[in-house]
Amino acid sequence: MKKSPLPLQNACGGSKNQSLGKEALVKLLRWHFGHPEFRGKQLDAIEAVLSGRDCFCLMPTGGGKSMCYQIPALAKKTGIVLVVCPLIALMENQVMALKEKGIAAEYLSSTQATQTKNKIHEDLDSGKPSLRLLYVTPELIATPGFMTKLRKIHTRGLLNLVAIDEAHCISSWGHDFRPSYRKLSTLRSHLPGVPILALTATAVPKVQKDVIESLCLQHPLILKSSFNRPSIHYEVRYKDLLDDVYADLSDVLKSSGDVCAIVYCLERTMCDDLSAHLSKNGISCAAYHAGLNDKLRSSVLDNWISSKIQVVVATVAFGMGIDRKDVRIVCHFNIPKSMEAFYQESGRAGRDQLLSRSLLYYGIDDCKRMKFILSNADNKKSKASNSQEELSKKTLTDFQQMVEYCEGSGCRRRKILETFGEKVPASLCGKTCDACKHPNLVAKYLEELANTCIVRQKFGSSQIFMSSSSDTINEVRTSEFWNRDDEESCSEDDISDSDDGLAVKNLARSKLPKKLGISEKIECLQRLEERYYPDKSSDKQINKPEKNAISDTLRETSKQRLQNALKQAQQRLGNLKIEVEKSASFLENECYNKYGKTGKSFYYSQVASTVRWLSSADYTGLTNRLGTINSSLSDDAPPETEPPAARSPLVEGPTEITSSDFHDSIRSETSVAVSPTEIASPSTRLPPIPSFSQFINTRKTKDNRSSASEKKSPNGVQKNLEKRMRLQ
Ligand SMILES: Nc1ncnc2c1ncn2[C@@H]1O[C@H](COP(=O)(O)OP(=O)(O)OP(=O)(O)O)[C@@H](O)[C@H]1O
Ligand SMILES: [Mg+2]
Repeated sequence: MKKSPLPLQNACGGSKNQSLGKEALVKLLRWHFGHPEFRGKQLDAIEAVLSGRDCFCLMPTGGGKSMCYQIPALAKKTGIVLVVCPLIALMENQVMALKEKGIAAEYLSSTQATQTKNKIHEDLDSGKPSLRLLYVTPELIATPGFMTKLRKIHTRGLLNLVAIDEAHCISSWGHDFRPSYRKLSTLRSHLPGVPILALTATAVPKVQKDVIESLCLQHPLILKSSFNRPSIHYEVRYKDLLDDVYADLSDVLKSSGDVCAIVYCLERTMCDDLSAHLSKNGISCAAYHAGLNDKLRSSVLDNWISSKIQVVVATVAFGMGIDRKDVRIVCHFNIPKSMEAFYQESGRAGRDQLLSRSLLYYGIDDCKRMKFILSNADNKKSKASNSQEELSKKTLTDFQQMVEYCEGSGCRRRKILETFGEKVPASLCGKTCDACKHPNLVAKYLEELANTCIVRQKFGSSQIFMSSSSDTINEVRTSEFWNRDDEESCSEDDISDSDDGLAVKNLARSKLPKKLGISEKIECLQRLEERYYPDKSSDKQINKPEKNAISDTLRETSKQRLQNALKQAQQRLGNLKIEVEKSASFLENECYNKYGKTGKSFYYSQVASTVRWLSSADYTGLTNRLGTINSSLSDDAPPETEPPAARSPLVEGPTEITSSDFHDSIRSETSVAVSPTEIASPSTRLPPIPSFSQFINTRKTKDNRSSASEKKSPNGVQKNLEKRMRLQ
């Protein structure tokens, strides 16, 4: 261990129980960690536990909670601090960082070599351990063998403190509930007199109460820092009012300079799709999600941490333990499941306390989808003491708060803080959220959004969440997107794998869990859909087409959009000779024939991707696609030098639907100028919208057909089709 600046024995006054004074503690902080002063409530927490008092410490993400147990470990002359941590990778990271500073720290987990573990145990059994901090999983604590060892250490007076990091995991009301944390409730009775420090960034009052009660904290000092993150500016943009959300995000990232950013998406396919789009726009980025292999994930993470890439487009797999301080933008491309999740994720911005930005893209369809997912999320939480019904209600109430954050016109910062029970004056924000900075504009957007919703409700394609709160909650809840493995099936000193842990697992190069294959996921979704519409009858299905009619007017509007995009493409490519009207009709017809039959959402999506494709397609791409209907075009040779914009073509034309098209079905196109009356009088008879199962089965058939024809196709076009059709 690095030699302490303090003659510890003297500083402690030779007595084990006497605590260091403030000055001595600051010295330790400066010497070991190089920080000039304690932050916020750190010193209070440290002093409390050093005096033997229990402490509940609530500090925001990046607030510096670790210091609250690391300094006490250094302040005592002998003995250890036991730190309970939910993820092996988190322990590995902290231990690595402490060792680099010359501090004697170790962790015990199933991933370590037996030799290493034996050495640690020998040290613990020695009666005078050299270790200062020992990190363990909650599962290990629960094993009788390890508890016996802890009791022995305690009897010898060598257990100075038990710190429970991420203590909210103990509560089934928290967003990261882990059944194994419940087992920590025995600590108090097994280790009487040892102070317990519970640390969390989750400020929900119910969680606080649960943590304090479950850990049997006795008259704990409760320290709560404000959850306000003044350096983060908050903003919501409305997908349904934007022409092209991808382009909008591209612009945001480009105009911010080469800054470090995280873009959160709900699904893996969306990450891939968006990342590819941003890359094509010259943004240094990569996708990160549990569907990628270990090696790829590790390299994405390494590249991002070392600033080789600036933007990570990720699912929530990119979470707990990510400690890059200079993240300037955290964007939620889809609405998160709760304010808690939003706060944690957006809180990854500005850990260096410098100005940063939280941008959320809110879309009505995203909202519907999330609600569906949450209503069907898994029922593991029912294993806890709270009833399933109560939890289900809570899940939807939590989501409702998130919707209100987006759909409300009041100060966003205030809304976040109020969610966590903080009452703050209106002036606190100081125009650091869009609602305070541009109240009229936000009000206008919300009005437009409401109008769009009315139109779409008439359409039958959408429904704003707030107006549909009476929906029933299904009995079985399963989520595809942040499923957690059953911890109770874990080996005793192992931890469960979770998406949240993936990123840090990669940091530490740990083994990753095996996730469900796509086919299992599809089956699962199909089953869920059946549960979601338990009373669906064929009659109901027959009624659907009317609602989803694609009128001539709508088709005309789409043609117009395509014409405009074609004209722009023409200009971009140096007056390319195409018959704009004819080409637009051709493209629109393609969209209609392929997807019109499956409903408006797919049709919208298809038109949208065609417009996107046109905005970056190159000469060859356009020729291939439109050559047959533009004889002048196919006869022409491509211009000798293409303008720069055409040099990075989209490889694939929007010939087939991708899963992201399916999921993110209505992007910018929902705001097309179609009046409700026009929509209500469809002139085209349409077949029913397929259920998810039908859609998947259709896709499977198409997939088969496509791969069969690919074998015959020498030009590779089918390969692209197949690629775009993949669901994962
Ligand atoms: N007193 C301090 N002065 C300056 N920097 C500090 C201080 N205390 C901690 N830090 C730094 O703040 C960063 C965040 O600390 P830490 O990881 O402990 O936060 P946390 O509250 O545990 O966050 P999370 O909720 O994400 O786990 C670290 O880089 C740490 O070095
Ligand atoms: Mg922490």
